[in-house]
Amino acid sequence: MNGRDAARAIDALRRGWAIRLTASDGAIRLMAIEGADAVTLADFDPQGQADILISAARAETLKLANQLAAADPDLPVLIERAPWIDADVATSISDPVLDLASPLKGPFRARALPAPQAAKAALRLARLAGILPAYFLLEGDGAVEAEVSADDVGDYDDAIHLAIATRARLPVSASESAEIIAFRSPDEPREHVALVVGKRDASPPVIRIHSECLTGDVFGSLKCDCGPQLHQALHQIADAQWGVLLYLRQEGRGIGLVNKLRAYALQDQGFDTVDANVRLGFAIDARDFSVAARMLDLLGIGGVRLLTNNPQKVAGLQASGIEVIERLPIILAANPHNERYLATKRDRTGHQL
Ligand SMILES: Nc1nc2c(ncn2[C@@H]2O[C@H](COP(=O)(O)OP(=O)(O)OP(=O)(O)O)[C@@H](O)[C@H]2O)c(=O)[nH]1
Ligand SMILES: [Zn+2]
Repeated sequence: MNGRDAARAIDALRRGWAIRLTASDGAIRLMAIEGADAVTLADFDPQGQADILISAARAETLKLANQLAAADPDLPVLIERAPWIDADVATSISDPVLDLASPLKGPFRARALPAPQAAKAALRLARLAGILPAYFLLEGDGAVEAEVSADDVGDYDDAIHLAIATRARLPVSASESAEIIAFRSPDEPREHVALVVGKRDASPPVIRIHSECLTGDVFGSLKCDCGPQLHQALHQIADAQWGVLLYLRQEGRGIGLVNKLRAYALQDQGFDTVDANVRLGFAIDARDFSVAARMLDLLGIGGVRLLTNNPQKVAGLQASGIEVIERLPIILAANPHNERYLATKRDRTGHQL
């Protein structure tokens, strides 16, 4: 496994640079549509031949899916480049937030994917880079800034390289006796953190897995329940003998801050939290809880009492070898802004509220 190639490719995509993605079925050259302009596009694609790669969900919104009769609903869709599709049109093809402001022209024509496995990996790479899953795509040779294989993209956020970087005492308002432990992986710039609260003994600790939510954790957003859940969890852990809050840098259920805010813009247009993710071309929940299991492993914790309403967190931890001895609910009152969000979690993602 080579985390370096994936890290370089992610960095290149975020900067608007071209990459080559190779898979067993072929190689494609890609440039993110997000952030592309006439100049960068002409540089990547001087002949105006690059096609446009989008998610199946986006293709469906563009009424393209049935042109292909694809067997695999996760397979991206390739739009044939027409002369009138410039960088601006490509942006409106890829960003559903713009649909109301710039109704799409069309007609668009789908073409067969040159390297389906490489194209699939490209969508995963977009999520890891926190960009919209939409690319200009070229076949054949040409200059690129980074090269990565589909296998390396698949393995990228494996937690095996995660290690404890440092630890320090951190009294917090919920408990004066807390210790913060930072975790690092050589491939990933974001550091995960654990807050160990109380006095460790042989009893199974109360654990809360919290995914980063800048809007809720920092600004007190009323759209979700993250901020109050974070503080309540710390108090519930402090009331127990001991426990750990794992703070995972999985903003927006793993799609990144910018894409989460795009999902919020779609929610402003009436879509719920589930449909907004899907419309952007992402999974409903893109998180992988094996990183939490690895952190617990590094802390020498094998069995936990898990504070959550989300059955997927229980299943995710158990699948990664951590025993969930008990699930403890975390219950908070709704407010008028997050009522619908909480109802969607209950009705569409199986949260036990
Ligand atoms: N994509 C997206 N992410 C959101 C939205 N609202 C909140 N989030 C993210 O959802 C994550 C919060 O989920 P968690 O607090 O782990 O909660 P949960 O999966 O609902 O499960 P429990 O709270 O444990 O029951 C954070 O990463 C938030 O940034 C949204 O509308 N769209
Ligand atoms: Zn939140």
